[in-house]
Parts: sequence; structure tokens; C-alpha cells
Amino acid sequence: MKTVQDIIQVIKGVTVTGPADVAVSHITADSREVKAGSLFICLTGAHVNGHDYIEKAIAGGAVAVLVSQPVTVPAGIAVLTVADTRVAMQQCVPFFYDYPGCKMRMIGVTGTNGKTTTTHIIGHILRAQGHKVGIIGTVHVMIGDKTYPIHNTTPDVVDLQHILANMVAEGVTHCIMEVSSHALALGRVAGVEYDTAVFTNLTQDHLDFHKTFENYLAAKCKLFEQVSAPNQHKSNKGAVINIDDPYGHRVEANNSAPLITYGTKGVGTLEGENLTITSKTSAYDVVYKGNTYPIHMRITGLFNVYNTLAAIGACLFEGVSMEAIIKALSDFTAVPGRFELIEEGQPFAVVVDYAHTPDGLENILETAQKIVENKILVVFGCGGDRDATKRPIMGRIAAQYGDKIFVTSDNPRTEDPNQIVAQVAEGVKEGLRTNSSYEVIVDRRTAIHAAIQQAAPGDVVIIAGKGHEDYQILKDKTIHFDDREVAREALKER
Ligand SMILES: CC(=O)N[C@H]1[C@@H](OP(=O)(O)OP(=O)(O)OC[C@H]2O[C@@H](n3ccc(=O)[nH]c3=O)[C@H](O)[C@@H]2O)O[C@H](CO)[C@@H](O)[C@@H]1O[C@H](C)C(=O)N[C@@H](C)C(=O)N[C@H](CCC(=O)O)C(=O)O
Ligand SMILES: Nc1ncnc2c1ncn2[C@@H]1O[C@H](COP(=O)(O)OP(=O)(O)OP(=O)(O)O)[C@@H](O)[C@H]1O
Ligand SMILES: N[C@H](CCC[C@H](N)C(=O)O)C(=O)O
Ligand SMILES: [Mg+2]
Repeated sequence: MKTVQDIIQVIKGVTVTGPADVAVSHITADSREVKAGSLFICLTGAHVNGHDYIEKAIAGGAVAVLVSQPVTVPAGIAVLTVADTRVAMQQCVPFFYDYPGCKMRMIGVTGTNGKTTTTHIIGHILRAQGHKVGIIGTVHVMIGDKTYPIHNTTPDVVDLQHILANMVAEGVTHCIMEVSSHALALGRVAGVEYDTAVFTNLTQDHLDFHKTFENYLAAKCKLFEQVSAPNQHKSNKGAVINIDDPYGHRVEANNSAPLITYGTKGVGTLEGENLTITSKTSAYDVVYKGNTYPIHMRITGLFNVYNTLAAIGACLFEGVSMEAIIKALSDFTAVPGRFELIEEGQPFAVVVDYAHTPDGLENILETAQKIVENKILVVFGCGGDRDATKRPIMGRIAAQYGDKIFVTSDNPRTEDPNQIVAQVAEGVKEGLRTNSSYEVIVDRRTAIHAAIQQAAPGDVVIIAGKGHEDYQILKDKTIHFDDREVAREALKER
């Protein structure tokens, strides 16, 4: 077991008071998770200051604290003082867990949309090759066949290193993880050495956090700087970049690892051609090194052609043959909450989808347009405490494609839901076409019921924004809420 003395070897500029020979059995930055033998890391957060929880942490069994502010502790507690606890955490936590992110093949997927889907497709292909796979992302953590809940798309250093260590202990050889822009900007993936970096696309989101689009792009590029950096542990690096994306070349400029580009416009290393999209399937030809391979998928949507091309690129870097990749792709089924069809024998389609960005919403509605026989009904809203500038844009997009729009709540969080829907509705009004209409129904259950009641044969009802989520975050509480359950309930009531 490591001691404080061991741990301080990797923390730059640290000073220590108290016993350095004390053994540390656990690390956490959350006083509620402290155990006997913990090192408690005090982080200054967006809401509270971790230094205020030292007393609680020590009462819970912490033997050492990592701080950046003067603190008073009982005798016998080691105090590690640094200028910035977040930086120190990035140095010492991967060391504490013996750098698990250097012991597996690590595939990192970044981009505004398609990360979850792409990681799951890659996981499916690698599993079919007999590899033990781990996945980290929005929906859950997967270690082999087991799934575990997760709070962030990319967890912070302490949780991430703990998850990676569990994966190594379970014999995982390939870890595929979503790397969010927040994670790259905040250093959550410190100590992880990526073998392959994948860029899906870049469109508007998270401007509340990054402030400018350039900052958002710069965060995404960090993954490619990281995969290109010379290091002692790994070789066989690779980068997979969507070259049809307007920012593909900017990302490429930050990469010096071997590169596979992909797209459908004739310029990628991997090219999708002759696309056929139906309501439940998609088929296309992939052209690679002068050969053409037909692909048949049990998922739909042009965006999923892109997601599969990204996954193919990543798996080629893992040495999987194109033949084996195509075979595995033929039985891949949708990720929960991504174009999930809800079927209760009704004569129209009901789709629950996680589209929560302007581009995601536009993509899903374009796909709906391709498969619809009659009208498109859209139920959606925008999350509170998130990029507010996307609200009217998403409203406009919904109105451009939808015949009947139901503006409703997503996760209002600390904001007033009435204000959020009003901002979305502003965009809807601007985009509305002749013969299309909209309603504002703040309560999401009522909105879903209304759309399903009004749907006619041949229609497509798109319920967007919450996908796999089984909760709704309100100002004072989080309640159980699952679009799929509510849609089924409404269909049965018809
Ligand atoms: C803005 C942001 O990223 N916030 C993250 C941050 O929370 P915070 O700064 O609010 O933390 P805080 O509540 O002020 O607490 C500060 C410190 O005190 C500690 N504390 C707090 C209370 C207590 O009783 N005891 C205690 O020790 C906390 O553990 C923490 O160390 O640290 C938390 C723990 O790591 C994160 O879960 C939390 O993510 C929140 C939930 C979040 O919503 N983040 C979003 C914006 C996010 O990161 N999204 C990205 C991208 C999504 C995507 O596009 O896919 C993601 O990767 O998920
Ligand atoms: N390649 C893509 N391009 C554009 N839109 C996409 C793409 N893939 C999926 N989408 C749309 O975005 C939604 C979210 O997809 P997915 O969960 O795979 O993205 P993500 O990047 O993981 O999102 P998050 O930022 O929440 O983690 C889907 O439900 C779909 O509507
Ligand atoms: N990972 C995204 C998810 C948004 C999902 C949507 N339902 C919302 O709550 O805004 C975010 O944290 O911005
Ligand atoms: Mg995701």
C-alpha cells in the first residue's frame, strides 16, 4: 500500500506537515465518500469549497488531506499543501492507481455528437473479436457484460482512475471512452495515454462553459495533441477524423499520429457511398484502399453512417480486418435512447432520441423526413443551466422540419422552466412554415401524451433531448422520468 511519502514524490511543489509514513488506502474528493484511510482532496467547485468539508472527512476516517488553503486539523493528520489541488490531483491519482490508463488499449472519442454511439459500435466490433472491452460514457460504465451507473460523460480524475483500475483488475484489454470537452478543458483525463483518438464532429454546444467556439475547438484538439505526444509507454498510435466536418482539418493540424480520415464526400481514407436509409436499417458501401465493401446495419440515420465510419477507422487501428468489422456491424443494434423506436402496434412511428444540440436535432429530423409518409410531430425542450444560446436555434430547426411542434421541458435544473420554453418558442415562431403549428406544454408527460394523441397513420413522432435518461432534474428534486415509458403509457391510452 502507498504512503503519503510515496504520493508526495509525484506532486510538484508540495509541502507536508504531519506524519508522512501514514498509509493511504483510498483517495476521494468527496467527503461523502471518505473511508478509513482516505486521502481527501479539497477542490474548489462551482457550488461549494471542498476545504469546508475537511472536518467531516476526518470524522469519516480521512488520514491525509490535500489542500491549497490554510487549514486546521487534529494532530496525526497529514496535510499536503499545494498551489492548485486540481493539478496535484492530476499528478497523484493516476500514480496511486498505478497508471491503469497506460495498461489497456485506450480509445478516446471526442466531438459534439455521436460519441456515445461511436464508442458502443467500437465496443461491439472489438467484443466480436473476443476482446474484453470496457466502455465509459454518458449512458453507463461497462466492464465486460456488467454495467455501472455514471454521473458525468467523462468522470473527473478520481472516479475515472478508479474505474480504469477496476477495468485492469477485471482483465479488460480495450477501453473505449467518450472524452468530453469539459474533461479535456478541466484535465479530467490526466494520466491516460490514448492509443487512438477519434473526432466525430464539432457544432454548437456548451458555450456556457467554453465561452467561445474557438475555446471549444481547442479543448477537442487537446485529445489529438495528447495522442501525438511522444511518451514512453505506448506505440501504435492512431487518429480518426471526420474530414467532412468543417473543423476536421483544424483538428488534423493538431495531430501527428498515423491518420485515417472518413466521410461521404469523396476525400476521406474511408468513404461511405451509395447510402440507403430506411426507418429501421441503413446500408452503404465503404471504400478503403481501392476496395469496396457493402455494409448492412440494423440502425438508421445518415449520422450513424458517420458513426460507423468512425468506428471502422478505430478498429482498423486495432488490427481488425475489414471483413471481420463488417460481419460484426451487421448485428449491431441501437444504443439505448438513440433513435429508439417505441412500438405498441400503432400505425405511426414513435422515436425517442437523445438529440440535445442544434446539429443533433437537425440530423434526427432530416432522418425523420426521409422515412415519414405523413406528418412530423416533434416534442422537445432544452436543459436548464446549459448553453442558453442554443434554445432559439433548436426551436427554429424544429419548426423548419416539424409539422407540429410541442415545446416542453427537458431538465430545467435551477432555471424557471417557463422561461426556457419561452426562449425555445421564440425560435419556433421564427421558423414556422405555412400549415405547421406549435404548442407550449411545459409538463413533459402532458406534451408527450398530446403528441401521441394527435398522431395520425404514417406520421413520425420524435421525442428528443432525453433519450436514455430515466430522470428529470427539477429545481428542488430529481424525479423518475423516462420518455420511453411515458410514450408507451400514452400509446396504450389511445
Ligand atoms: C461544471 C462541472 O463540470 N461540475 C462538476 C464539478 O462539480 P462542482 O464544481 O459543482 O463541484 P461542487 O459541488 O462545487 O463541489 C466541490 C468539491 O466539494 C466536494 N464536496 C461537495 C459536497 C460535500 O458534501 N462534500 C464534498 O466533499 C465535491 O466532491 C467537490 O470535490 O465536479 C463534480 C464532481 O467531479 C462533477 O460531477 C460536476 O459535473 C456536473 C454534475 C455537470 O453537470 N457537469 C457537466 C457540465 C459536464 O461535465 N458535462 C460534460 C459533458 C457532457 C457531454 O457533452 O457529453 C461531462 O463530461 O459530463
Ligand atoms: N455523428 C453524428 N452527427 C450528428 N448528430 C448525431 C451523430 N450521432 C448521433 N447524433 C445525434 O445526437 C444524439 C446524441 O448522440 P450520442 O449520444 O451518440 O452523442 P454524444 O456525443 O455522446 O452526446 P453527449 O454530448 O450527450 O455525450 C443522437 O441521439 C442523435 O440525435
Ligand atoms: N451531456 C449533455 C447532456 C444534455 C442532455 C439534456 N437532456 C440536458 O439535460 O440538457 C450535457 O450535460 O449538456
Ligand atoms: Mg455521450
